[in-house]
Amino acid sequence: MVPDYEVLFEQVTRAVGPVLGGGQVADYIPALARVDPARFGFAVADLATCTCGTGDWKVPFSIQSISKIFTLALVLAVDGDALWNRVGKEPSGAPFNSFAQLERERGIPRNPFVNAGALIVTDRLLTLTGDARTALREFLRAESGNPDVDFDARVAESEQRHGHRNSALAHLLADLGRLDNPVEAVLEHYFWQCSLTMNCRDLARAAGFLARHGLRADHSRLLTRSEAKRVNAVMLIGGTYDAAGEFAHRVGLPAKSGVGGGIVAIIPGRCTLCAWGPALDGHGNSLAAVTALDAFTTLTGWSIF
Ligand SMILES: NC(=O)CC[C@H](N)C(=O)O
Repeated sequence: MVPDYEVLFEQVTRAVGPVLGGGQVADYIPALARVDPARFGFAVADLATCTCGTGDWKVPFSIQSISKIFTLALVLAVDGDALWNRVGKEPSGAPFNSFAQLERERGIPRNPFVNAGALIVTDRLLTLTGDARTALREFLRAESGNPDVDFDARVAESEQRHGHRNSALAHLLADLGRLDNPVEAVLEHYFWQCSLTMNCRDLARAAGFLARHGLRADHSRLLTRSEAKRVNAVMLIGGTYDAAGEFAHRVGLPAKSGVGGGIVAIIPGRCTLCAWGPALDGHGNSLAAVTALDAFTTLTGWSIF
């Protein structure tokens, strides 16, 4: 049964009220620190990309790590299971930009959503396409139906200037022989992919292939059913980093967060959701977006469990 979205959105927005203004906007990328922390948007896209939403759902924001589900899908579509030799599929239990684990485990990152894992995926996409960031942008334009999806040069350059930790991770990966392309090229494509700017509506639509078991917006096949299942499974165990257990407990959906404050969540066979609120909790997940998704699945009963 299709719920009354107007009523549902009102209830979700009410649930978010008490946490708006709490948390902290990411400031380790200076260009992100300027975003108004009280913003809130929420969108739902059904399998035919028919979308509705509430609040700031058409206000663009920096997608940051949400980009990692799309680069992963583009690489899996070509490499299939071979990718899993280079990157794991286990929860990290550590912050997204952690070092110690990567060194201990000889450069095989726990999963493709911690930064080291995402750098390996971007390295591979760069090899496959010659231009990872443009391949990603074109894919997102096609899937969202919005030809204006683009990079934010200010955010990319800001992260490039302050990205010492990511540079160090990339150098460690290179030292361990895990990258095929020069460190500088991998980092550049990674920073630009994170700087892509989209709104809740675009993101909910763009992730639709994961709810359609691998079928793109035009119904051509990107991933096999099994591959789509695998991306969703890895989102469940690692999409919200070291809070993935807490997130599964509260929301019960595969999801991917970004430090821009967005979270995309998948309800396989039914729809995709995107919630956005720029202020983050201590794990780097948006307080408002987690609260909104928690309210949504509680009110509808639409979790995967
Ligand atoms: N969790 C995130 O969104 C992190 C992405 C950010 N660009 C970084 O690499 O630090």
